[in-house]
Amino acid sequence: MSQPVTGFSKLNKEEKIEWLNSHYLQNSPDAIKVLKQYWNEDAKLQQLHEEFTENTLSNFYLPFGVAPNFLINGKLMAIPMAIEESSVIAAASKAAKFWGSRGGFKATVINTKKIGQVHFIYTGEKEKLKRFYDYIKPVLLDSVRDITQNMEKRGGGVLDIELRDKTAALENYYQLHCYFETKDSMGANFINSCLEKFAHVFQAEAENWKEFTSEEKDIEILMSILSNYVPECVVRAEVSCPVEQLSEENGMKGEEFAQKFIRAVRIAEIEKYRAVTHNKGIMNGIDAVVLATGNDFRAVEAGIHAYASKNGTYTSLTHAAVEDGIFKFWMEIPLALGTVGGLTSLHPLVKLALDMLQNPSARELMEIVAVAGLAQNFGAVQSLITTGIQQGHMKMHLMNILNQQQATPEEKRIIVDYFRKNTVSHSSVITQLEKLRQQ
Ligand SMILES: CC(C)(COP(=O)([O-])OP(=O)([O-])OC[C@H]1O[C@@H](n2cnc3c(N)ncnc32)[C@H](O)[C@@H]1OP(=O)([O-])[O-])[C@@H](O)C(=O)NCCC(=O)NCCSC(=O)C[C@@](C)(O)CC(=O)[O-]
Ligand SMILES: NC(=O)C1=CN([C@@H]2O[C@H](COP(=O)(O)OP(=O)(O)OC[C@H]3O[C@@H](n4cnc5c(N)ncnc54)[C@H](O)[C@@H]3O)[C@@H](O)[C@H]2O)C=CC1
Repeated sequence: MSQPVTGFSKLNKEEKIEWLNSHYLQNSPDAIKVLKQYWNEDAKLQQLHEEFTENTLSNFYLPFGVAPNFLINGKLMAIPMAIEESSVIAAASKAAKFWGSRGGFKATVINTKKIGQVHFIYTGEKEKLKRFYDYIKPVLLDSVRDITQNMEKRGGGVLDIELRDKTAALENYYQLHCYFETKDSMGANFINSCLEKFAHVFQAEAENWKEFTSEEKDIEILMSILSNYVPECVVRAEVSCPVEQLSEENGMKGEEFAQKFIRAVRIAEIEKYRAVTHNKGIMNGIDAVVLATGNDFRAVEAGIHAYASKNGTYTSLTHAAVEDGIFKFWMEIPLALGTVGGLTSLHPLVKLALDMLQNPSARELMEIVAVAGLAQNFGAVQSLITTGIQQGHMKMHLMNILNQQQATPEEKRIIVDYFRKNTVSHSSVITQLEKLRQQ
């Protein structure tokens, strides 16, 4: 490929595939076959998926699974999970079962405030800007009435606007730091529309503000955008039980298990290398539910990891303690989720996932997602401090190895049976398969 391509976006799907194949895939008939074999037979459904994004060539499958037996705030739920990694759904299901017989999970939404900012440059006297802001704030709130009226009927809207002086960090830099309540939507489009209107009105009114010099009137709007850092849109998930109830299924006395578990969490609290992996385990659960329910996992990931370092050092999102003989395990995380808007009513599997969850509000979905994260972390840490992670993970990964080796259904049956009593490793599976094939 020696030249960049122009007008690629204007080609139709077949032409795009042809171009790609001739320039990057050595005109391979197999490549075309692979791409086309993932097209849906239902042309309307195929078109729907193609139009979710741009330059679509095919569909990319992820397994859509379910973790049953989640008792959350007294309600028994089956949680949909879209994830490619083996053992995640098994671990969530196992943790759900474990806590289901110990009172279940409790989850509470603490707050649902979202944030957006207009970033601007003002060169001039701070006091004058402050006086202008006092005048403009009600004008700004009034200027978005046409955008906010329906959200206000739902109990949401713009909550507040603050003028923030950031000049200590960057010369002449200020913000309109705005708070929103977006009810059952994630709110990105609602927030961004309000912010862009604020920016426009702010700039236009500054030009007419008599106190300003001509330089002060010339406010430069840099950008208007929601923040994916939502430390005031937070949910708490927790489990607890008497310490002695931890002994069952763990092959350890409850006291010993609790102590090891709390230490493992403590290490994630104080040690960054461990914290990142610990939190990755939490995100196994969170991302899978966020994806299955059509939410924006990039936004969720970015916000949660920022929250994990809110005190200046990256640390564990979960915490554990024993108080008066009661083992407690909990987590507070920020989550900006929607059960309306985005893909939620468009993607048939997303609709089904939300139906499975009995069509939750965004607040209820926050609780479910947080519980999935907490359960996942419990499952991973429980494995780490008892059998080690590889035993369970490799047990679940066995099928991937067999598929890589193109094992037949009969070979799979025999090998799976063999590894019920033997430890799975990549090489041991290959050896067993070779032995079988030589027989
Ligand atoms: C894998 C298990 C669950 C096996 O655990 P086990 O005790 O061998 O499972 P079991 O066969 O005795 O079954 C017990 C229950 O587990 C579930 N379960 C068991 N097998 C299945 C299956 N095939 N499909 C669906 N569910 C399954 C299911 O709920 C089942 O109950 P049942 O349905 O029979 O009434 C356990 O070893 C475990 O929880 N391991 C942790 C796995 C894990 O965390 N994986 C994530 C990937 S590793 C990673 O990315 C993160 C990490 C670990 O690095 C994070 C960190 O370091 O903190
Ligand atoms: N930085 C980021 O995270 C950005 C994300 N996005 C994308 O924006 C999308 C989410 O934006 P949204 O504004 O949530 O989606 P949206 O604009 O599709 O739908 C939300 C709208 O649904 C309506 N609505 C109906 N019933 C409602 C109810 N009960 N509660 C609240 N609203 C209700 C409201 O008009 C609301 O504005 C996602 O696809 C995300 O990926 C877009 C820009 C930036």
